[in-house]
Amino acid sequence: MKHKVIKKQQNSKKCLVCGLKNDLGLKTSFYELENGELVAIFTPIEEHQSYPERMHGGIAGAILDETIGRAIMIKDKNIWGVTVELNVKYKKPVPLHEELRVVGRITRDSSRLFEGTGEILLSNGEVAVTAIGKYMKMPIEKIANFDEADQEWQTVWSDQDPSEIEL
Ligand SMILES: CCCCCCCCCCCCCCCC(=O)SCCNC(=O)CCNC(=O)[C@H](O)C(C)(C)COP(=O)(O)OP(=O)(O)OC[C@H]1O[C@@H](n2cnc3c(N)ncnc32)[C@H](O)[C@@H]1OP(=O)(O)O
Repeated sequence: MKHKVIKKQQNSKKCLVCGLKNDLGLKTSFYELENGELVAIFTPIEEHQSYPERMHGGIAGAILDETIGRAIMIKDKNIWGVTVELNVKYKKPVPLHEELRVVGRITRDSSRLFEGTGEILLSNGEVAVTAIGKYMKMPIEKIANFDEADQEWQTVWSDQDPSEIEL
């Protein structure tokens, strides 16, 4: 089923997952959908491998962590979370050099914590990796010295941005 993209989220400079100036990073794009889910799109490269041609499980954890952690921003772009728990299940190997979709959503939201689930989808739609994450809400100034301009926290548009995403 196709879902309309309603917003593209910001990228940063050096984050492993979303930093556009991290040469070894995933350079992921994040899209908010009209159904309330968040989709991450990225293509793993050789530097992300574990066994040859297979993406490292830690990278799978990292992309799922950030996709679920960012899904809360659909509701309020000013809610920042730090991960306190992440449970990852590896069901199928994830190949390198193929564009992947990762879906995340919030399943529980309280004043101090939020929880969510997510999946890495293969290009044929099969679910390769799933995760459940729990995050503590914190003011951004308690997490890091955060200067939006210095960290290049901004929406970066591209010709490749989809208007709809098939899930
Ligand atoms: C420009 C730059 C941008 C870049 C980037 C992109 C950003 C956009 C991405 C956003 C999405 C994020 C995606 C990745 C996010 C990370 O990767 S964050 C990095 C990994 N995580 C961390 O570093 C967290 C490390 N842990 C900590 O800092 C501390 O443990 C915490 C979370 C601050 C808690 O510290 P604390 O308050 O001293 O802990 P504590 O007193 O033990 O617990 C406080 C309360 O929380 C409860 N609690 C603690 N842990 C738990 C738990 N696991 N379950 C339930 N309750 C718990 C306790 O029970 C306690 O409750 P009360 O007893 O007060 O009722």
